[in-house]
Formats: sequence, C-alpha cells, structure tokens
Amino acid sequence: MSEASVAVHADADLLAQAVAARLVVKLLDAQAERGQASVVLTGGRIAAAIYRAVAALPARDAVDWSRVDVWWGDERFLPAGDPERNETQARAALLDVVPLHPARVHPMPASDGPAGPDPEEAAARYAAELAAAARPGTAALPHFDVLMLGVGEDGHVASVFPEHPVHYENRPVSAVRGSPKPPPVRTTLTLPAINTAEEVWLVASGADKARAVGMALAGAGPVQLPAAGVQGTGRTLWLLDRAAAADVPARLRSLR
Ligand SMILES: O=C(O)[C@H](O)[C@@H](O)[C@H](O)[C@H](O)COP(=O)(O)O
Repeated sequence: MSEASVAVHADADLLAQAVAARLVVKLLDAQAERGQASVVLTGGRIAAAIYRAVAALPARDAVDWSRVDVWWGDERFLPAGDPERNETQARAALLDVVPLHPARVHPMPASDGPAGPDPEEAAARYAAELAAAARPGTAALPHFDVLMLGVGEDGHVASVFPEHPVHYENRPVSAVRGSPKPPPVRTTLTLPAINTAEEVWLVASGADKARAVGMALAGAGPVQLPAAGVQGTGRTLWLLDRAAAADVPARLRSLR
C-alpha cells in the first residue's frame, strides 16, 4: 500500500509537459530494470495534452518503443476509428508517431470489432487479452509499470463512476452502461485491477476538478468518489495544476 503524494504545477500546459517528462523517465527506468515497460493509458483532455507533449519531447527517442506494452484503463464503446474513442485520440497524439510494436498495442475492443456490439463480450475479451499477457500461473493481469488516470468533476476515474454498479464487479474488466459522461456505453478496468499497477498517476487540471480532488485526498469513500479508491502498489501520485489543487488538504500541501 502506498501513501499518496501530490505534485502541483502552475498551469495545464506545464502539467502536461511535466507528466510527459515523468512518463519518458518511467519507461526508461522500467526498461533499464526489466528490459521492457508497460503503460496503461487514459482518455480525456489532459491525457491528450500529455500524449502530444511526449511526442514533442526529444528524449522520447531514448525509449525503446518496440518494447513498450500499451494498454487502456477505459474505452468509449464506439466503432474503430471513431474520433471519440480514447484509442483514436492516443494514436493521433502519440502512438502513430513513435515506433511501437503493433502487437504490443492493446486497445479495448471497438463496437464494430470481432467482439460484436455487446460491451460485456468486449470486456470479457479484454480480460482474456490481459490474462494472456500475465506471468504464467500468477495473476489475471500483466505487470503495469504506470497507469495514468484523468479525474472527472464527479470524481470518476477510467469509466468507474460514482455509485455505479461497476463497483460491485469482481472481474478485472467491466462493461459500463448508463455512463453519466457521454458516450453512455463503455468498458473499463475495475478499481481492484487499476490498483495492481506499480504506479498510479491521477492527473487533473482546472478549477472544476478541485472539489473532487480535495475530497478524494481527504479520504472520501470510493463508491461515492472513485478517485478516492485508487492506490498503486508502489506509488500513488496526484499530478495537478494549481487550479485543480485548490482544495488539497493542508497536511498534503507540504508534499508539493
Ligand atoms: O473516457 C474518458 O472520458 C476518460 O478515460 C475519463 O475517465 C477521463 O479521463 C476523465 O473524464 C477526465 O477527462 P478530462 O481530462 O477531459 O476532464
């Protein structure tokens, strides 16, 4: 179990630049230790800004991208190539720019893919893909070096929304219907699956995130505020801009 730490940057642009630099270093460290690296991506505006910032960093070429596994924490259940899919956004901003091994890029299924139009089947297939990449005989999930999460105004992370039945799902990947954030149908890693990651980074920018961030760090319940239930096995890091950090509890401010 890891104690959360908080880093605050002046604005959204500097936040994206700083997270991009951290990500490159994290991938390099993982490759130095294990010969490979794995990252779990998220969706949303700050995530897209981070991916663009990584693509623009000269140091990104120090990463051996052919030995990086790319997974997703959640996906909007839409046809392949839909501009609203998290995969489409990540590919346009970063994945199409760096020399990844195509077999190591693991998008969640699209609504027009082989899993068909059923999000439960899509979730089951993604769980099987994750299990196939896990260490034989150990876990249902591969090792995740770093898992990034945006944070919603309501405190959702990935597609785990407040008070949603997904909180009672035991499997690592769940279908989500009735998402309050469009589109309504999604697939997501569940909180227990998210919490297997070595490092979890929660990234939030803007004043409309301040309340959720403050409440999560003050110890709100995870069913009411999913971000409060996130914890990496080695490190839980909140990466914020000043506006999003406005309500961070005083006892955590010294960690800035
Ligand atoms: O599919 C999605 O929409 C995301 O994965 C979602 O969890 C997102 O990360 C947050 O809603 C924050 O998004 P913003 O950074 O755009 O506010």
